[in-house]
Amino acid sequence: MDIIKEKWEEILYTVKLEHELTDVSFDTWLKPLKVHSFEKNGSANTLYILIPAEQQPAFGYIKKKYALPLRVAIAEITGLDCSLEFILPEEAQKLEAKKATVTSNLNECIEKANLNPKYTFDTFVVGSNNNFAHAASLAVAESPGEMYNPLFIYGGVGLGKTHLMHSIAHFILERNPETKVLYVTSESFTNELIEAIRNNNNTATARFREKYRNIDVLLIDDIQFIIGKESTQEEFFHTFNDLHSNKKQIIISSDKPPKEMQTLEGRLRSRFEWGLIADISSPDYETRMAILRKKEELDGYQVNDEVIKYIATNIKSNIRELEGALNKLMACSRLEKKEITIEMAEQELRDIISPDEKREVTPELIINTVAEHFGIRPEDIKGKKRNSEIVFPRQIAMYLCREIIGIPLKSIGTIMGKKDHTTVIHACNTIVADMEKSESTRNTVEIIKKKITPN
Ligand SMILES: Nc1ncnc2c1ncn2[C@@H]1O[C@H](COP(=O)(O)OP(=O)(O)OP(=O)(O)O)[C@@H](O)[C@H]1O
Repeated sequence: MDIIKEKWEEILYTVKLEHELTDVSFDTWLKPLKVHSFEKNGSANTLYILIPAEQQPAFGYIKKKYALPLRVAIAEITGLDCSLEFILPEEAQKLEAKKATVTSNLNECIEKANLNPKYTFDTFVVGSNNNFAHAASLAVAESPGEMYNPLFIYGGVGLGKTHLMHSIAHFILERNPETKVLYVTSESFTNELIEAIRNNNNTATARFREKYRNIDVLLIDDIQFIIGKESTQEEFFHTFNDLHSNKKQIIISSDKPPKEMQTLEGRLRSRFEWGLIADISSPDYETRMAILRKKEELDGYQVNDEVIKYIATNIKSNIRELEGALNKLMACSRLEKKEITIEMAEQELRDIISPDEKREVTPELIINTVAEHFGIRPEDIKGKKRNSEIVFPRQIAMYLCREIIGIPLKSIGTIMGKKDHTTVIHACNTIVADMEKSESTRNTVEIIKKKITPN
């Protein structure tokens, strides 16, 4: 729509030239026409063109004579093929009233579904770190319940999982506001369940089930938090089965892939692997720049290149922090009524960006981060248990101690609960070999590394 509006004069002049209209015909018939609105319905586009009231008697003539030339010129200039509808001011008013009702209904649905209005595909920047997850999300949005069910999106903190999930939901609701969509964090799901159980009556539990099993699209965020909560896992298992068997779409996000949710109930883990698993990793420099530029555009600001590059160079692993830095500068510039400069950026962002001051990475930090990632206890990593849920994280912790801090094998062995140095060599070799074969192991190690050394 914007491009047609922008190029409208050029479109009209093209028709004039191609059809050799005289100035008087052009001024009488074409020049008064205005772009009113644009409607997209699936792949069909309709452009509404407003004919002023004084042209009403010539309505039929204009439509017959200029509809096709205009359509051709629009396609030539903008590349958009759209059918044209000519309308008079009275119809325009009705159309606006109808659109206002549709928008207000849609806003109601967005609120009911618990969505952030800003998290749409339009505001999501696609880069090499998220293009697969983006494509998978779009495919699910276009055919919910058909292609990939569930869609499981995983990645580190603040990398856009929630934004993508909400984008799917917006897309579905815009196409069909009747769809029953619900976004919920696994924490709210758990709290609602606890509340229903606490009320200790069948009605509350039945209401809970009725709510969650009567949905067309369920989006559940940060599923890792249901690990270890038995009743929640049990309830979610039944909700999942119910929705899935009725071909309702389920979209799940997590900070790690199902395979690594070792302490999650096996039957749930295997269900999460039924559909499509897509990861989001940390954005590269170009994507970080594009995200900052997009944010600046959305907020109507113009920040100089030096400042944008400074932020993009120094904040690497978390998009929430990247945005937060820019927000801080914008707020500061508004309050102090000053332009954003590199000096202001260095001063205001000194708590977030401290290039010379790196967090000290210790074996304890590595052990704690690995344990937290796998939902196990740090003592397990240092302990003697030999089950795979513990051995794999332990091997990763040993590998990272070697890789990040480079401490001697013997010391790693001691820190990891008095293990022999050959055990450490074996662990490091196993992880290196595993990373070569398995993308999932590579991603896991990468995510944990990013948690340990965020910048
Ligand atoms: N590709 C992107 N384009 C534009 N904005 C993005 C992108 N990725 C993330 N963001 C923005 O970064 C912020 C954090 O994203 P989001 O909340 O979706 O992350 P998350 O992965 O769900 O984080 P968490 O693990 O904490 O739940 C949001 O404001 C979001 O709009």
